[in-house]
Amino acid sequence: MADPALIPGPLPSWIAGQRWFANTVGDALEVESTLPLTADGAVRTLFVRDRTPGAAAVYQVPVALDADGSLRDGPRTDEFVRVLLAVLFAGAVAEGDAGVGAEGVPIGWSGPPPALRAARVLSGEQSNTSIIVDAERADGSPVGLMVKVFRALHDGENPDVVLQSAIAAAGSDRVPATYAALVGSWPDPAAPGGTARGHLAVAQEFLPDTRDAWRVALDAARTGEDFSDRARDLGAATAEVHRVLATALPTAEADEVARAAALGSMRSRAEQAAALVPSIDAAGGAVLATLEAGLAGPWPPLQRIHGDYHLGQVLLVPDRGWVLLDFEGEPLRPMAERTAPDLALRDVAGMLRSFDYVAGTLAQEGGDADAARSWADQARAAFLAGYEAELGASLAPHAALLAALELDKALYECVYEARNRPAWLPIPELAVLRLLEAVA
Ligand SMILES: Nc1ncnc2c1ncn2[C@@H]1O[C@H](COP(=O)(O)OP(=O)(O)O)[C@@H](O)[C@H]1O
Ligand SMILES: O=P(O)(O)O[C@H]1O[C@H](CO)[C@@H](O[C@H]2O[C@H](CO)[C@@H](O)[C@H](O)[C@H]2O)[C@H](O)[C@H]1O
Repeated sequence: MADPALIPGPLPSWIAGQRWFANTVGDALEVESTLPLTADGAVRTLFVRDRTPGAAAVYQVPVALDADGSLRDGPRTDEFVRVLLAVLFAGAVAEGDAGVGAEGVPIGWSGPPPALRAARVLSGEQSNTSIIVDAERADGSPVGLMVKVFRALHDGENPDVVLQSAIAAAGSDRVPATYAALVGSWPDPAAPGGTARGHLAVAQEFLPDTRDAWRVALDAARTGEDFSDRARDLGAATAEVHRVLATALPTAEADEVARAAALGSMRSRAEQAAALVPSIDAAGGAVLATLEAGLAGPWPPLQRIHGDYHLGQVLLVPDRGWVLLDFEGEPLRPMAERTAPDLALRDVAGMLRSFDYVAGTLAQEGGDADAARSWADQARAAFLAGYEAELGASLAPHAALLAALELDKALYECVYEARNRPAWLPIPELAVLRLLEAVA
C-alpha cells in the first residue's frame, strides 16, 4: 500500500492541494529557507513563500527526506514528531541558514520530554495541522498530547498560544493546559531587521472523549432536545474566560482611535460582502447605518478576546464541562487586528451567530424551520443569561453595539462562505437581512 505520508510529485502542486493553503494555485511558491531538525538534515522544516499578489504568505512545511530523495509530509511521520517533541519539551535550539532557527519553550511542563508511542494527524477541515500524540513521561506514565503545527506563519506572537497559556496559567481549566511552544525565526523583508519571529507549533493537553459544541447543539436541535442548561453554562464559561483574559493580559480604553478603527474594519467587511452578495449590495445603506448607530453608544473597555468564537471552537469534556479552543482569531482578519484588545462582546455576537447557524442548517436539511428557529431563540436567551449572571451585569446598555457586532459577524460569514462553502452562504445572507429588519 502507498505510504499515506508520501508527497507525490512536485512540492508546489502538493502544497496547492492542502486544506491549510489559503491560495488555490501553487505556481508562485518558493522554498525560501530550510531549518534542519536532525543532524543529517533528513527531518527539516521548510519556509515556503507564496508570492501571489493578494495572497502573499509564508507557510511552514515540515518534511522528512528519504534516502532515495522522496519527501514525506512531516506531521505524518514518526521521525518528525519525535524530533518535534524533543525540541519543544527540552527547550532545545535548532539553527538553519542565516536568520533561520527555532527554540522550544516549555510552559506548563516540567521534567524530561515525553517519549513518542504513536501519533496520528487529526483529519477534517483545519487551517493548521494537529497531531494527536500518545506519549509517555520519563516515569512510564501515559500522557496524551495535541500538537498543533501552524501553517501560515506570522511575525509576532500567535494569539492561540499566548491566550490559552495565559488562561491556564491563571488557574482556569476552561482551556486545555499548554505544555510547550516552538518559536521560530525566518527571513522576512517586511519585518524589522529583515527577520520575522513567531510561533511554529504548540503542544497542549489532549482531551479524550470529547464532542464539539457544534455537534452537541446540532444533535439537540435535530431531536428537539432542550439546550438551555448547556447554553447557560456556555455563556457562563465564556464570561469566565473573558474575566480571566481581562485580568491576565493588557486592556485598553475604547478611545476615538479604537472606535474609528473598528468602524473602518466593519465598513471594509461590508464592502467585501456587498461585492460578493447582490442582496447585501442592495441593502448597503441600511447595513452602514446599523453599524454606525451600533458603534455610536457607550463601549466597555477593550481586552483580549477569542476572536472567532463559534460552537466549533468549544468542546464538551466529561467531568469538566465546556472547554474553549483555537484563539487564533478570524482567519480572514489581519494578525495586527487579531492581537489588539477588542470588544469581548464580539465573542458573544460570534456565539449568537452560531446558534443561528444551527437553525439555518436544520432548515437547509428540510427540517421544521420554525421549530429550529425557536430552538435557536431559546439557546440564545439562555447563553446571554448565563453570560450576564457570570459577568454580574446586564448587557442591555450595549444592545445596539451587540446588534452591530452580530451584523458584522454575519457579513464576515458571507465573505467566508462565498469563498469557501457557497452552499452555506444563504445562512448568513438571510441573517443579515433579518438583522436589518429587526433594527428597522
Ligand atoms: N486539546 C485538544 N484535545 C482534544 N481535541 C482537540 C484539542 N484541541 C483541538 N482539538 C480538536 O481539534 C479540532 C481543531 O482544533 P483547532 O484548534 O480548532 O485547529 P485549527 O486552528 O486548525 O482550526 C477541534 O475542533 C477539536 O475537535
Ligand atoms: O474554525 P475556523 O477558525 O476555521 O473558522 C472559520 O470556519 C468556520 C466554519 O468551520 C466558520 O464558522 C461558521 O460556520 C460554523 C458552522 O460550520 C458556525 O457554527 C459559525 O457560527 C459560523 O461562523 C468561521 O466563521 C470561520 O472563521
